[in-house]
Order: sequence, then C-alpha cells, then structure tokens
Amino acid sequence: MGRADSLAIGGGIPGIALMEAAGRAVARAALRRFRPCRTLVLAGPGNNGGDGYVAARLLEQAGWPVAVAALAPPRPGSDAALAAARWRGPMVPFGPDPVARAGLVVDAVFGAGLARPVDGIAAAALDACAGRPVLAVDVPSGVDGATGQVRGVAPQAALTVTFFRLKPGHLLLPGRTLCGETLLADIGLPASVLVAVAPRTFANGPGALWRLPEHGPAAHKYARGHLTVLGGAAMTGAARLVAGAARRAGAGLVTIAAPDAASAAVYRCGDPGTIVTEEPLASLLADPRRRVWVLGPGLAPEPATRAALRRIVEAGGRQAVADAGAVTACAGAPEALRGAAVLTPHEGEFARVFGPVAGDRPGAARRAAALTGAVVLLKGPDTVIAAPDGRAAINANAPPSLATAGSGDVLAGIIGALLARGMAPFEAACAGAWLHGAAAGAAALQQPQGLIAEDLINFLPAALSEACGACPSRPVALGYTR
Ligand SMILES: NC(=O)C1=CN([C@@H]2O[C@H](COP(=O)(O)OP(=O)(O)OC[C@H]3O[C@@H](n4cnc5c(N)ncnc54)[C@H](O)[C@@H]3O)[C@@H](O)[C@H]2O)[C@@H](O)CC1
Ligand SMILES: [K+]
Repeated sequence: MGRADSLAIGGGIPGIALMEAAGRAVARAALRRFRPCRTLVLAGPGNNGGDGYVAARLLEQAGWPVAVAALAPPRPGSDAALAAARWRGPMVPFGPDPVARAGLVVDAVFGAGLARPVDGIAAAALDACAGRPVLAVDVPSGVDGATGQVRGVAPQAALTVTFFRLKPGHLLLPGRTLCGETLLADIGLPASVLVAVAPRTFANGPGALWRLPEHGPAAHKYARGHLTVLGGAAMTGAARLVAGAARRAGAGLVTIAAPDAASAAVYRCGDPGTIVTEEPLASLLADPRRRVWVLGPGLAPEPATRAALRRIVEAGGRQAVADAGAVTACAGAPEALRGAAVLTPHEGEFARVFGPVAGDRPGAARRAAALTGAVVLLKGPDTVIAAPDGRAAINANAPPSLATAGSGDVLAGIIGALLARGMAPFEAACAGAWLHGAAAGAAALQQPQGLIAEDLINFLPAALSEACGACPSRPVALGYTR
C-alpha cells in the first residue's frame, strides 16, 4: 500500500488529496452507519491520524459534535500536519477518559505504519474502547496489516473503512473479526499502480474456476481425469469422503485403493466409486491414466505412507495431493514432500513438519511451499494457499460449520478432482478452498445446524454450478430451434 501511495504521488496525485479522499470516505461511512452523536477521533502521529483529522473536520461540518485527541503531533511539513492544521475544532487530552464519554470513537491511531506493539497510553485508550462503537480507519489500531495478528492491543471495531484494496490483515484472523464490517473505499488511486506494485497476495475468490478446462461433447471419462485415493485400513470413512467429494466435483473416474480389510467398510457406507484392494502400488502405477492421487486421509503417519508418496511422485507424470497422515509421515524429513502437487495440512500438522506458524500464516505457508516446491494449503478459518513462486491467496468464505470431522477429507477430494480435470495446482487449491466454503455456506442456509461432512458433498454441484455460471468468458447459449 505504501508503494501504491508513493507511485500515485510520484505520478502527480498529491498525498494530501489521497488523505482528503480517505478522510471523506471515513466521514461518509460514519454519517451512513451511525446516528449523530458525540464523536471522539483518536489521532496518531502518522498519516492514519491525518485521515482522522480530515474525518473530524467533515463530520463537524455535517453538524456532529466532534473532538480530537492526539497521541502525538504529526511531523511538521507532513500531509498529516496539513490535515491537522485544517482542523479548528476542540482538542482534548489523549487517554481513556474521553473515550469513556464518547458516543462514537474514530480510531485513527495507527494504520499501515504500525512498527511495534502498542503500549502505554495508546494501549490504555484503545483498551477503553471495549464496548463502545468504534469506526476504525484503515485497520483497528494494533492489528498488523500483513498478518492479522494483534500487536499489543487492538479494539473491536463495528466498522472498518480501508482504502484501495483489502490488506491481508482484513482477511486473516483475528484481524478479520476485529474489523467488524469492512468497507473498501476508492480514494482515487489508479488501478494501473497495481500493475507496477505487482502484489503477490490475493483475496481468494471463485475466479480460478473460470479457467476450469472445458471438455467437448466427445470427451470420455478419462478425459475428465482418473483420481486414485489411497486409503488406510482404519478410518475408512476418510477415503470415502475424499472419493465422494471428488466425484461430485467432477472427476471422470474415482478409485479407492485400500487394504483388503477396509473394503467391507468402504462398500457398506454408500457409493464412493470403484474400489480396488490388495493390489500392489506398482500395478496401479502401471496405468498412466491414474494421473492424480490423493494420499493421507485415513493413512497412518508412518514410513510406509511416506514411501508410497515417494513412489507415486517418482513414477513421473503424476500429481499427488498429500493430506493429514501423508504430510505428517514426513515430519523431520520435509524434503520427502518434494514433487507433491498440493499439501493440505492444518496448523498442527503443518507445525509437525515445518515448525510453528508463529502468527504469520502467509509467511509460514510461503516458506513451506518454497522448501517443498509444492502448493501449500494451510487450513483454518482463514485458509492460506501459497505457491512455490511466492504467490499466496487468503480464503475467507469458510463458515464455522466447516470445523467438523471429515471436512478436510472433502477438501482434499475437491482439489484432487480439479487437478484431474486439468487445473494447475495453485488454481486447483484456490478453487477447491473456495468451493468448500461456498458449499458449506449454501448448506448452512438450508440447514443452519448439524452439518456433517457427508452433507457438504451434496452441496458441491450447486456451488460449482454457481461459481462456473458466473464466468464471463463462457459462450452464450444460442438456444434450440423447434
Ligand atoms: N499517502 C499515503 O501514504 C496515504 C496513507 N493513508 C493512511 O496512512 C496510513 C499509513 O500512514 P503511516 O505510514 O504514516 O503510518 P501510521 O499513521 O499508521 O503510523 C506511523 C506513525 O506511528 C508511529 N508508531 C508506529 N507504531 C507505533 C507504536 N506501536 N507506538 C507508538 N507509535 C507508533 C510511527 O513512529 C509513526 O509516527 C494508512 O494506514 C492510511 O490510513 C491514507 O491517508 C491514504 C494516503
Ligand atoms: K486505525
């Protein structure tokens, strides 16, 4: 964001014009969302505070009773100093006391320039915001815009107004929750600066599905991909969920390869696809049409699992999704994951192989992707998908109902199916995470309580149809003649 600002300023847009636009967006949001009330603007010494002075002036012009409390004066000659000079209304001492008397607090203490944990009187004033309506400028002060983590303290905002584009901290937890509702305002930065900035972090959406390869009318099931799920002898339900999800997500053919002991259980519980048992891996790998493999759900984290992954990867021309046991089987030997297409660990599994996430999900996922050469999908309510080339997407459409056993198996199956259908690993993982959340969202509308992973599978076709149906590049149907 800093680079976008300076490119725009270098391109002839004055910094104060951007600040005026930002402050105007904040004032407008206050006028729309809150009733006129005694309003306190907490202003920091940087440009975030500058936005606050502008908002204070405009709200006062709208007739609201406004006061500003400044943590420290802006640097002389800065845009923020100019914005502060244009504020002629009352100043009150900074601290918790004026916060306690305010009907609305505009939090303009720190934004993108947060440099260290918030402490002292700034922390006391922000702590005093608890229970009061807070409108945060750019981000609730104390939330790290790059990681979503709280540094020191941060208030719970009812509304956050941010500028130009969302930042990772608006999507990652706990930042996303602390923002309350997030409103994105256009402050006149031209979209062309994005090309120059070339961001490597994205908010995940259904866009990757628009590139789902299409198959002509003559395509047979192998053209839509043959997916093999390597299942274990215990926890047979996991392989079943993977296979069921993969079939609903459009794989042409799905096979579960499982030990003999598992077959009765797999058959008994529904219709997962084809099942082969006790067939040596070598003979399964002899068929080149078995291009995509999902390993892990229901497999034990043991050397045999690791060896199976290596054999599949080293067979060449194969894509492997490693989940759960297939990931943790490589604890202490992350290089064994090299050559896999997509890894889908949750934070605990991730830590066992790559070390603790330590509050930086995008950073941790990127490091693991660079180390293994695989796309790393770090699961959670704020799933991060990182590619070895440094791209990362943050997925924020997952409802809490997804936190249930088997939900990760469904995700692995979706990703496997999208790979089988010809998507590239990063796109398949991004699209898979989105579909998973969209299916859960649709399920929650029909059935707000009691969602289980099996139900999720049934909502996949609708989620897939909706996401693909939104595709602008699809040809328009010509209709039929009678
Ligand atoms: N031209 C621009 O760059 C624009 C910036 N905008 C606003 O500017 C903000 C970024 O401005 P800045 O880069 O000036 O940064 P901030 O205003 O977020 O904060 C920087 C200031 O806070 C101090 N500081 C940082 N962490 C501290 C801590 N923990 N305790 C005490 N002091 C601390 C720094 O020493 C510095 O003085 C954005 O969040 C946005 O609100 C908007 O006005 C749009 C235009
Ligand atoms: K702020």
